[in-house]
Amino acid sequence: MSEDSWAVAVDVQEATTPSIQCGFSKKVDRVRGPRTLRGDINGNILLEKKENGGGRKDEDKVDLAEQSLLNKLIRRSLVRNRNQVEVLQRDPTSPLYSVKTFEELRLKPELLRGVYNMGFNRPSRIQENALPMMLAQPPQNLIAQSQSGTGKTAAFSLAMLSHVNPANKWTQCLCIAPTYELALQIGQVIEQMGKFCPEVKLAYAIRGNRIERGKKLQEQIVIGTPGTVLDWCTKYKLIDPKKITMFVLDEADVMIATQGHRDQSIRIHRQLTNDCQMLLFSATFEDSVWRFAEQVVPDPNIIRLKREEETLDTIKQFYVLCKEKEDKFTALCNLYGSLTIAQAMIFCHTRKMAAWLCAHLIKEGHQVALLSGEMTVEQRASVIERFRNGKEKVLVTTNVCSRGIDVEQVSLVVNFDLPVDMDGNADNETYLHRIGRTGRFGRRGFAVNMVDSKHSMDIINQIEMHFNRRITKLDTSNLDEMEMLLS
Ligand SMILES: Nc1ncnc2c1ncn2[C@@H]1O[C@H](COP(=O)(O)OP(=O)(O)OP(=O)(O)O)[C@@H](O)[C@H]1O
Repeated sequence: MSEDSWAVAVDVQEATTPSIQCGFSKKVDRVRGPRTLRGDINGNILLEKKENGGGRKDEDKVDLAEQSLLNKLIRRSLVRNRNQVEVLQRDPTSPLYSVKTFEELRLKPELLRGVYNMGFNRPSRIQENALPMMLAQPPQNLIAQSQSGTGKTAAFSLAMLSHVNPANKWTQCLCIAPTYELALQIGQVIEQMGKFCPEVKLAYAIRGNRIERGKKLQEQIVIGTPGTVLDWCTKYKLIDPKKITMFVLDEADVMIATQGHRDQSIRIHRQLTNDCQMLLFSATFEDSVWRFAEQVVPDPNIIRLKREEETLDTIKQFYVLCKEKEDKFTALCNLYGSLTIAQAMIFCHTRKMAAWLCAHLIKEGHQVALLSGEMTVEQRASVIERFRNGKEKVLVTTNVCSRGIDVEQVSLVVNFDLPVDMDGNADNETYLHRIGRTGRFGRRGFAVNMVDSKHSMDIINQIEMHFNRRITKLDTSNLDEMEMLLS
């Protein structure tokens, strides 16, 4: 990309971002950030998810940054993962340290207090290896990949807080995140963890936070979005990049999916000295992320934690033959009436269908929650929270809205519309993702697929073959058979 084109990209992005006033170290709403913001304000390029027929008007789109924010808002604790961490050391002959307790890290007592105060008893799986590496002397560069919710943010927040010298009143740690809201989320972790380190200050380099040109920041940690951070380093000279000794790039996969951010990140990186410690985090690691990571992090140690495989082993799968949507609706009601279901999730292909179904279920007297793409991230988080707390027993959703949601008590998943890719073939990955929500942690679950055409029957056959698991026909008008099959 030429110099001009990235600048244009930044202008476009910033133009779509509303201006927010945010002072230094200003306390923002810890849970949700500013409430008035709409979900699409990040200026991100919306990535279209593969959907049937491609790009129908009321289909939802996946925005990676929104998704990531939603995951953060609804997460209550660490994501379980029993996989082994893979560590690739830059120097394979040097000893590999891992810690089982936070004490072993020899943190400043006030920082250790902050960690315990957050309710962390011991390092998470990725933290066991990442923390000693990030805190090692001489400093080491690190690329770390693990799925969302495994403790990356907490790890680098701790590293930054431990790294700074509070007596030095200039910026020493710089952290960039893909969007304003994600930057605030990280800032909140740092503020909470650094609660007992009052002399360590944090500033947000986000749009709308206007500082006098040429004034040097005294905050030791700056966290922000690439465009504003770049401006603060180069145009306004609020930060001396030569004095930055730790650079953190979070959510690299989301970053490179956002127009302009990749180039801005590289430009920030170029301003830093060779001695600056570089840390890069990502939830996924496709080739493009890897190429980017290599550009930003020279001579890295690499830590990877594979995602725990989803399985269909504990899930009984069925299909129901129907004619049209009214017929599917009747089948659904019969099914629901004859099962003792803790909670159910129902997937529709379009927003319109989800809204239709939701309205009909409510008419039938069901307590239903609807998750749909036109909602703000905050609204979605609150719907999921209510569902989790059992306020509604049924959640109707389009596929993209529900990625990453874990509700342990879901025992029934219904594909009101089957998952298909752009060519109209079975989308096996999405199927697994949807169905994998039930039958978790050894519990039993049911998945029911509505089949309303020869084409959807073909899809069921494709799914059966792909996973090599039987999908049994279910007659929802035959209560005895249903009871037997579903027992
Ligand atoms: N060692 C720990 N012990 C207990 N809880 C932890 C620990 N580390 C992090 N957590 C909590 O686990 C959740 C996920 O952590 P964190 O946000 O750091 O993960 P992440 O990998 O950065 O995910 P994301 O990128 O989606 O934020 C948070 O609620 C956090 O407070």
